[in-house]
Amino acid sequence: MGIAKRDIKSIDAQFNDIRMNTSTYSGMMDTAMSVRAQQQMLAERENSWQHAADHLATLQRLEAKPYFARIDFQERPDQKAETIYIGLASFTDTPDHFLVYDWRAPISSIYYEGELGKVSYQTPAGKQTVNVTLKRQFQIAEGVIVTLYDTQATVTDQMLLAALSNHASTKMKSIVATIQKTQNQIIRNTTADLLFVQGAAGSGKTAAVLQRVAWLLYRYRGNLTAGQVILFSPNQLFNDYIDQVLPELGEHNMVQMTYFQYLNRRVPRLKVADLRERFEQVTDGIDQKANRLLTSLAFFKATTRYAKRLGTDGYLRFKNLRFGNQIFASKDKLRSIYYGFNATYKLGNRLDGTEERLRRMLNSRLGSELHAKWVEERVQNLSKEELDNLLQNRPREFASDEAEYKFLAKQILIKELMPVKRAIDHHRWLNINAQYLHLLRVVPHLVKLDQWNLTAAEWSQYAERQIAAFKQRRISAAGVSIYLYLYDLLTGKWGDRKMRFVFVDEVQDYDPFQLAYLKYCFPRAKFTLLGDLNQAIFTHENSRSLLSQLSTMFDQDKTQVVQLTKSYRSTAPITDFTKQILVDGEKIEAFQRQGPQPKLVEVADQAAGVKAVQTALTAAQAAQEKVAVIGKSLADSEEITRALKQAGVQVTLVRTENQRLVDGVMVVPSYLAKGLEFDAVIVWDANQQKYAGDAERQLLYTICSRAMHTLTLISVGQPSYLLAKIDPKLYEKVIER
Ligand SMILES: Nc1ncnc2c1ncn2[C@@H]1O[C@H](COP(=O)(O)OP(=O)(O)OP(=O)(O)O)[C@@H](O)[C@H]1O
Repeated sequence: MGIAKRDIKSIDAQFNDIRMNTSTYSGMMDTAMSVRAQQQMLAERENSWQHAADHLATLQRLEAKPYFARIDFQERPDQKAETIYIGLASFTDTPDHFLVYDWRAPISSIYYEGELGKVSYQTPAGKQTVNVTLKRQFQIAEGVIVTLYDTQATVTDQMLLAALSNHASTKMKSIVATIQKTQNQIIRNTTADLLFVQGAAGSGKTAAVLQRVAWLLYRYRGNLTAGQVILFSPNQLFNDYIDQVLPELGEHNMVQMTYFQYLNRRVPRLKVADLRERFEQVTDGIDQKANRLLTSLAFFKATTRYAKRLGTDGYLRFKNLRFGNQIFASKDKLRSIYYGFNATYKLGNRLDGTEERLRRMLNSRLGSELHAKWVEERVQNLSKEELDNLLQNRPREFASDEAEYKFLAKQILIKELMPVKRAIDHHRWLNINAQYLHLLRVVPHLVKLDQWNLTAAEWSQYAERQIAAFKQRRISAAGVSIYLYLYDLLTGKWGDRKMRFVFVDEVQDYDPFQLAYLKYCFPRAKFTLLGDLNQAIFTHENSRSLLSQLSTMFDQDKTQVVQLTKSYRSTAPITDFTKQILVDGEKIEAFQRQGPQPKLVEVADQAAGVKAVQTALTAAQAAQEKVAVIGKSLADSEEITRALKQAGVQVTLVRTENQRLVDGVMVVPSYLAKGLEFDAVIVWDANQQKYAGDAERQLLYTICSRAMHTLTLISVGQPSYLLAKIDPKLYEKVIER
């Protein structure tokens, strides 16, 4: 590393010594060549320095914790048992002599795949079966073995128990030493184009998928970079929570953003409904029905058909292409060019053909304007500085005055016409805004409204409202996906072909249109979708049909569904309690880790409620637990924050997803708590008014399932009826009246 660093310094120094010779063409050429050579050398050295730095960091990690498992196994009964050690990365003393195997190496799979006895694993050469005679787990800290466990089939995984008993932190950790068998199947899957992981809250979906990214980067090293993997997460807060896992595993982070960040950056001039608006929006019956239509796969297909037909039906909307104050090509002119091509032309050909024509028009304009009066005036009035600028490093001798004039006039015109060229290149002559509004208006001709329980009058009422909002630059969450899909279809954007793996966490909060659009945006990628249909907090009833709709988008043979039913996050008493909030939560299995029963505190009024929160907070803090008070809406969260602050309790309200997770007590609205976990959760407040109906069931489940060790629900007045059905033996009820 030292050498690489020294090299970089000396190249930098040489760089400063390069003499700039720009007085002649050949001098310029030489200078450019030597700059280029130095740049290349520098890039190479930086690369090798980066490589060495990564390697050193890995070795330092290995020094503190060289391995976490030992496996003894026989390949054949008559053979002596072999011993291997497994760690975060491989370590060899001589080439091919492995003292420690990387956890991602094929052989390491036997550690995750089974107990003692016959275990099979995949190698590049096919399936291999071995007889495992010893499986030993180690906890090592700073190079010293703290504990070790030998696995016996009937005993619970002690190391997992130890890992899960730890306190929560503001950053998620890797689970490399304790990956479970079904999680391992997700991590090492190479065959599915669509891998759908349906898992209970806390079953390790996120944990497994981050390990999967690290595994893929290892498996396809040399061919896959972290920039070719993208993870869509539920909110920005969650991004912050998981951003240490891959670096801890010695890998660079993948591209990470929320679906709406991905869209928003493409429509900077529109205001898209944000997370809170989407969560708290009160919608009437028409809105709900229209939304169901607009977010469906059927509507995705209808949009595709609509765009396709625009190639011939004459309904494409254009914008005048301007050159300063004048019109360079009018809407009518554009229309006649676009629709002037042969009827067999597809959208893409029309687009290319039109652009080609516009570029030719631009070139002839360049010629025809050469002697325009305004150009002549500009040339005559050029200041010395402007002249230098235009001539740059060009030799100043011209064959004639006319040649000099032509050169200067052309330079001026190229500069002036640049905005027109850019407008052509960026398809600004297409009026996508008007087209989107047109699409909304013609929906009754595209789909059968009665199948969506809508009348023509209802639709037009809905569409007019959306159009009015759009004119004030506001667009709904459903609208922005449609808008961008339409944009892509019309401008011939075919998605990002470099992206190889797409991960979508909390997929139950996506609608079929969004997923179909993602698939369109990443046409070559393999998809891993993770979700819990029981935690659908945005899409509610739609989420149930998501899986069946998804299956139509991908090749059946290349679709795999993996179920994770065991919940690791919470203690057994908490999991047993929370799963009864659900209608069909029986399938969820608790991991046998003990802890106190959840507590439901019913109080008479607000003041008593705040006191009850304080009591729960004091208990949690005494146990040094990381605690969060979770409110249903932002207003609820603000209310309890204010009350606690007045009572002298220090708390941080997490108001938007752009904040950071902090130490100390946090108050979090439910929709921002997605995917996160805390030692102790206090639910504020779980009364009947706030969680009144079945629509809130999944939300209440999501909130309660954030708790790892203790869960307290405070109810001001009558508790939610969603809690009434829960077996009273599973929790402690306190009534303070
Ligand atoms: N194999 C494992 N070893 C150690 N810890 C694990 C394992 N699997 C899961 N966990 C822990 O369980 C907790 C929950 O995991 P994770 O957040 O990945 O679950 P999830 O399925 O994404 O949950 P949710 O859907 O509720 O957000 C985390 O603290 C994670 O570290």
